[in-house]
Amino acid sequence: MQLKNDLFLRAALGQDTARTPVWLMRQAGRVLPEYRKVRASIKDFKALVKNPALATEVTIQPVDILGVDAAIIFSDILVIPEAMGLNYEMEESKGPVFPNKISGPQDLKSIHVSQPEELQYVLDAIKLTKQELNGRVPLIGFAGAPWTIFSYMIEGRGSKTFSAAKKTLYSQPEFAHTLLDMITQSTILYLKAQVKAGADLVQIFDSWAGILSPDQYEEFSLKYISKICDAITEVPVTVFAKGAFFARTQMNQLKCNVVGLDWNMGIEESRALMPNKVLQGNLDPCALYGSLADVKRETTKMLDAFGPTKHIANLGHGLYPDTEVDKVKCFIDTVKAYTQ
Ligand SMILES: Cc1c2[nH]c(c1CCC(=O)O)Cc1[nH]c(c(CCC(=O)O)c1C)Cc1[nH]c(c(CCC(=O)O)c1C)Cc1[nH]c(c(C)c1CCC(=O)O)C2
Repeated sequence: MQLKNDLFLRAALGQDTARTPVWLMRQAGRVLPEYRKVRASIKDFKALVKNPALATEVTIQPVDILGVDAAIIFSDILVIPEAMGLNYEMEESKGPVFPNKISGPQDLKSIHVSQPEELQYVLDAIKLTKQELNGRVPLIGFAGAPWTIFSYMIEGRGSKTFSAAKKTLYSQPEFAHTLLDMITQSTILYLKAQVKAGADLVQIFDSWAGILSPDQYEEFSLKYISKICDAITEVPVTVFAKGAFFARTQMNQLKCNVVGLDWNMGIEESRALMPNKVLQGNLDPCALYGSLADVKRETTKMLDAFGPTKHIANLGHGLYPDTEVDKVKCFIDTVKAYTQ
């Protein structure tokens, strides 16, 4: 299928584009009233994720309503632990909760390296979305980085410090590596299946990168991200490691095309540290709480700093749920209207 708008893919490959492409992390399902309507029509978040027709509908909403240059498949990073045998529930105001968690080697017998068929519903949603998009924009597949998934499996829920996950790295490093390796194998199979189903690029989210020391990050996270990047040779790969400013030199060596920046990472400094990479980001999502004039000014400042090539405009982390839709549109329209 020939893409009608290939700006995002061309930019990811480092090719020149008529303008900078734009999409937003967490664009599907956070701010649109149209999403809430679909969400209210079904039992809960997981039922929506597991319903390919509805997942397709909410994946395409931001393309129709916001005019972004890429779609990201509606799912969650936590489908991997679930497929491995560790069920989660999405609690209405608390976020994800795992009724059972993993604490040590004795718990490994209750989980397994997951096979892509265990996530058939995601693959079906990707296939259907590709059909419905009909080449309008590329589709992004995704997975969590092994370290971030490990953190949820050990903690059993979100945490401010993830100290139980970090404790495991100090107290049971061998067990940590065994679990990280199982997650990595599951993730490689899963991402390869997403590509086969139609994903045009895959992004790895390391949301909890920033809580590790540089040495630990290298040993317990980057090593596994690197294995994933080496394995995915079919499509471009984006690595977004929130808070990993200290690892930018090493990230320049990964076999990925794009590195996502958060808003703490200076743009000029990141260019100098990662000359091999296309950069994605990095407006502070809170900038969208300003006035329309503020959003326009901050977005323009960001575009000036990145320059016209090797950049995919995005936020520095996911869109916050209470952001006003017209501010989101203003961000997107400012990128589209921009000329250097
Ligand atoms: C850490 C993480 C999770 N999930 C994800 C991450 C990594 C990105 C990041 O750091 O923000 C990734 C994710 N989650 C979701 C997507 C869909 C695609 C997109 O729009 O980007 C993506 C890419 C849907 C979702 N995932 C979730 C929702 C909200 C659930 C609802 O509609 O009730 C959506 C639309 C729930 C979720 N899922 C997770 C949490 C902590 C929560 C609860 C709080 C929250 O909303 O973020 C785990």
